[in-house]
Amino acid sequence: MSADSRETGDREICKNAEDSSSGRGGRKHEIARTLEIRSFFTALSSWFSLYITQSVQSQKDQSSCFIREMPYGECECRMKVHLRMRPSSKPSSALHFDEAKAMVRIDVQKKQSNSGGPTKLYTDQIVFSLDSVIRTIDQETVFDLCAKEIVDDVLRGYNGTIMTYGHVGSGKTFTMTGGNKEYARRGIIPRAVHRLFQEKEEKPEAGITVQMSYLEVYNEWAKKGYAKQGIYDLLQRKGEPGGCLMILEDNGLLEIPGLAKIPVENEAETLKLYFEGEKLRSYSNHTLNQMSSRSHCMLTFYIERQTGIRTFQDVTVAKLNLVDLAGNERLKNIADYRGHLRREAMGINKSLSFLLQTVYALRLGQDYIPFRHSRLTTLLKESLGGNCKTVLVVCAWPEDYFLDETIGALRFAQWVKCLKTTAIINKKLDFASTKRRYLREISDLRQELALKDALGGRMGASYNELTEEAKTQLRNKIEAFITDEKELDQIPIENFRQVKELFCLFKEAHVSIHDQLEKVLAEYRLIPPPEEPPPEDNGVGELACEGFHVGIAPLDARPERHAKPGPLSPEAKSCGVSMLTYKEKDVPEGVWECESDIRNDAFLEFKHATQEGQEQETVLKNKEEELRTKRRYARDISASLNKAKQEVEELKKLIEEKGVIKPSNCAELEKRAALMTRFRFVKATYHKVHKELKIAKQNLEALQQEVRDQKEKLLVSFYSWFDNVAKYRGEETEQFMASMA
Ligand SMILES: Nc1ncnc2c1ncn2[C@@H]1O[C@H](COP(=O)(O)OP(=O)(O)OP(=O)(O)O)[C@@H](O)[C@H]1O
Repeated sequence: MSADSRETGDREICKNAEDSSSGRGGRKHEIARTLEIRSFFTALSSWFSLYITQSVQSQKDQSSCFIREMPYGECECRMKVHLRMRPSSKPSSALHFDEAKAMVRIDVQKKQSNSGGPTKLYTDQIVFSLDSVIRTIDQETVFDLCAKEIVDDVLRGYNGTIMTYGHVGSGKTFTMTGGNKEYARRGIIPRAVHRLFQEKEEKPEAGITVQMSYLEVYNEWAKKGYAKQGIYDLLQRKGEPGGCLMILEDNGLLEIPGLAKIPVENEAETLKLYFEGEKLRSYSNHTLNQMSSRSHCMLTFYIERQTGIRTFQDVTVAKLNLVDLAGNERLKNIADYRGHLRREAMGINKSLSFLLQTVYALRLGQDYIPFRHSRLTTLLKESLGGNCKTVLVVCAWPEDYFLDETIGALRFAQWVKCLKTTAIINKKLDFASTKRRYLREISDLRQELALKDALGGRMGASYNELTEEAKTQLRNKIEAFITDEKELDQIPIENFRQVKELFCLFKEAHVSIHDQLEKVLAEYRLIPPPEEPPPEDNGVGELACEGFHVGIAPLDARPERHAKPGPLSPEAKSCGVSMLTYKEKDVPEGVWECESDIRNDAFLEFKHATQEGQEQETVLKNKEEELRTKRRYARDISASLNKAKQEVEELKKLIEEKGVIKPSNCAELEKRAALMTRFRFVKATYHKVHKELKIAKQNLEALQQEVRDQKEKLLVSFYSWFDNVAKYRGEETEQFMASMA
């Protein structure tokens, strides 16, 4: 209810109270008191809502502060791309490096043929912009530039991927794994492992745990029947790699059932496992590389750690993928007569071409990205377009002979550089640790509260749940406060739980009193005046079928003034028949009685002796019987209505006498509730019966009309018959008179 309408309603109540105050002295005062209580509760409830809103807001502010403290930021990251050139004694003169600007310019010789004229050669320049260009063989520099940031991000909880791409023998494995002769030439993987375990050792409180898996994708496009094709687990400690594995995707998350995730405790153990896996990897002897990798390899570390400040620890789970892709090559350069290398190269090129297609589609922002076209792209789905920070290291030969491959690799690098991923810190939902955290927080806050009470001299303050006894005491205080019995003008505040309980009890009292008050006032305003029952309609006239009558006429029935029948036929006149409506002065003296007797006799004869008269008389009698039944029914309803009306009046009086407006205690409230329930029921009955009576009256009126119509019909038929009979009898009389003469 809006404030305006409430105000109007209040004014109406006052007016009604004034109108009805005659005979009920304290009524006006009670209504005024009611309005006072209501405005008090309205103010209280609005203050309560304001208090709740403010406390919820402050809780929200606190929680947002808490969230801001945690480093769970979502960040959009562009993929980073680095170029690593192999050292060479004969580098191409077409390649120009600007390491400071991280740019490469390639001079390309092109032919231009004019129509009919000689072919001209010209130099075109292609410029590639990257994140860094590395020409040193120093592996530490490579790690610092390409991998360190990602490894650190993984330790913060982000997923990270570092992958190498390039031509066969261009130095991908050297970049990832490193040279096997010198410790200083160890690659990104051993250095990343060192960084992970260094952190684990330096921060034991972070409780870092590391697991690893290692897989290769080999020969994925080979025809069925080849001994080895698909995904293999390189950490299965068998002489041969384990069976082929499947990739399952559930809700966007990839799962490789059967892939071993081995927990590792330290650097040495991890590297030992890794190199054992390396031994199982597929290698071939290639003209460009004696130990050419023939498969795409993915080494993954799963790092779980606790982060944040001591009281609010969270667990993050991140993945570090280290991917060494197999090198692409031109088939025409493969001198493999047996076809084994050639087949492997075809498979490698095909899966790399799907990788190119996927990157190209991502770069164009196409709706459909063909991640599922190959196992390699499926595995790299998250790294290329999901929750991951990704770095690509493109390895290239600097010689002239490989210039086309270098340009191809740099083009791929340019596409990848345009890609963006969205990385988030992966928080693990651990209910046990969250519960532990909150319990610790509660105990800290209790201690803090106790300290503050002690410092503020508030000894013995309790913050526990209120006992039933304390609640009852509080309820009594509220009753006393509301009813002013003990002139209690304030309730002393002891603690927050007490305030909360107070509000709840006030609310209960408010709802109960307010509801009942509204109902009584509404009923006071809205009860319609009881309908006057219809008068008992027994009709007039006689039921005996002697004489000229057509049954009982209703009380409101009046002779119709215009009901003047047509002129009598000369035959009827000749035998002295007149019409009922003829004025007496028009009729000669003595004739009326005579005519009336004749007509009454004729009417009885018509009703009993003729078929038409008998039929019409039966219809009329049936309708009259029905009318009597309906009258009896209406009379019964009318009696029920009077009874209900009487009870409504009595209950109203009782409610007013009991003092609805000013409740004194809960027992009174309950009694009044029972009274109100009975009042509502009786009022509903009254309305129902009233409705029924209305319908019954309508039916009665319709039936009365039918009876009137039927009587009219009977009369008209009678007059028509009577005319014929009179004519016949007149002729007979004439004949008789003539014979007598
Ligand atoms: N930047 C470099 N500095 C020194 N030596 C390198 C460098 N890059 C590659 N090499 C050497 O070149 C050889 C081939 O390198 P690597 O095996 O890393 O090539 P690859 O790209 O992995 O080839 P494939 O695709 O056939 O596996 C190795 O013996 C490696 O020591």
